Amino acid sequence: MKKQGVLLCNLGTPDEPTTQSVRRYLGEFLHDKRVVSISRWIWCLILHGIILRTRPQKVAKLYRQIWTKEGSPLLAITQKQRKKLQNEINDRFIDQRYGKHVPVEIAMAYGNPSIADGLQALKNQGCERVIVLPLYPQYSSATTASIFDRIAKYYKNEFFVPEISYVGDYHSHPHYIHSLAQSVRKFRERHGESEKLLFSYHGVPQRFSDNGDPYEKQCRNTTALVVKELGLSEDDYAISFQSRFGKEEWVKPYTDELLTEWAKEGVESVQVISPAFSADCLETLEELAVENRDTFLENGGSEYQYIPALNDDKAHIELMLQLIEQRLLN
Ligand SMILES: C=CC1=C(C)c2cc3[nH]c(cc4nc(cc5[nH]c(cc1n2)c(C)c5CCC(=O)O)C(CCC(=O)O)=C4C)c(C)c3C=C
Ligand SMILES: [Fe+2]
Ligand SMILES: [Fe+2]
Repeated sequence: MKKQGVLLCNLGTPDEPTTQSVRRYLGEFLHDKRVVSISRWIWCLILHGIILRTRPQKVAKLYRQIWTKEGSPLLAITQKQRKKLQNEINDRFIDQRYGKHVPVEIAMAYGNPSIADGLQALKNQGCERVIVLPLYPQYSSATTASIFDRIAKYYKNEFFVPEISYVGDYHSHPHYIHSLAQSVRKFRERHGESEKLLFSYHGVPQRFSDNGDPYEKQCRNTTALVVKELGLSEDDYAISFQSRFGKEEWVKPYTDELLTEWAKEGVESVQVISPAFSADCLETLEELAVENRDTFLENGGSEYQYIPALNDDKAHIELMLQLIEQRLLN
C-alpha cells in the first residue's frame, strides 16, 4: 500500500502588509504567463517600469486594513482549513482504512509556503501518492493550471515523481452547491432577506473565455445550481465579475457597474456572495465588503451585506474530505 498525502493549494499572499513584501509577491504573481501572457519584453518593461513601482504601495495599504493577528486572512484561513481537515482525517480513522497516516500540507502558487515547500514536506513524510486539491471551485488557466505548472517544475529536479491525483474543479459538486445554498439560508435567517442576491466572482479577461477557458461557464453553472436549490426567481439574483486588472476587456457584467446601476434604479438592499473564493481574502474583505459597498451606498442604495466565504466551516471541510476520499486508493 502506497503512503498517500494531500496538498491543499491556494493563490498566495504577501508575507507582510508592507510595500516591499507586496512588491515581491506581485512580482512573482504577475510574471506568471498564465496570469499575464503579453509579449515578455513589453510586459517586463511595463511591470518593472510602472506597475511594481506604483501598485505595491497602494495595495500594501489595503492589506494593512484586512491584516489580522494571525497574518494575512487568506493564509490564516488556509492554515485553519488544513488543521480541521487533518483532524477529520485522523478522527474518522481514514488512516486505518488506507493503511498509513494521510498527512495534509498547504501550499501557495505565489509566496509562502510555496508549492515546492508543500511537496517537499510530503516527500519528507514518505508520500508516494499525492492528492492535489487546488481550492478553486471553478477551473481557470490563471489559477488551477498555474498550480499544475509549479508542481511539474518542482519534479523536474527530482528523481522520484509520486503518483498524482489532481482535482481540476468542483464547481458543480452537490456538496459544494449545498454548502453555498446553506450559507445563504443561514445568513438570511440571521439578517433577513435582501431585494437582490449578487453572485460576484473574481473575473478573468474575456480573451480567456474566447480561447476555451471554462471558468466563466463554470461560474454561471455554479450560480444556476445554487439558485435552483434556493428556489430563487430571475428577479431575485444576478451574476457579476469583479477584480479587473489591466486595460483589456474582462468578462461581464462588472460587479461595480452592476451595483451602481441597481442603486440608481432604486434597488435598496443587496446581499453579495462570492463563490469562487474558498477563503476570504483581499478581494472579498476589502474590494467586496468595503469598496463595492461604498459604491452601492454612494449611488443611492441603503443596505449592503457581504456573505462570508465558506472558509473553515464544517460543511466546507466535509466537502474537502469528500473530494479527497473519492481519490484515495485502497
Ligand atoms: C478565485 C479565482 C481567481 C482568479 C480566476 C484570478 C484571476 C486573476 N487575478 C489577477 C490579478 C490579481 N489577483 C489578485 C488577488 C487575488 N486573486 C485571487 C483569486 C483569483 N484570481 C485571490 C484569492 C486573490 C487575493 C490574494 C490575497 O492575498 O488576499 C491580485 C493582488 C491584489 C492586487 O494587486 O490587486 C492581482 C494583481 C489576474 C490578472 C487574473 C486573471 C488573469
Ligand atoms: Fe521581468
Ligand atoms: Fe486574482
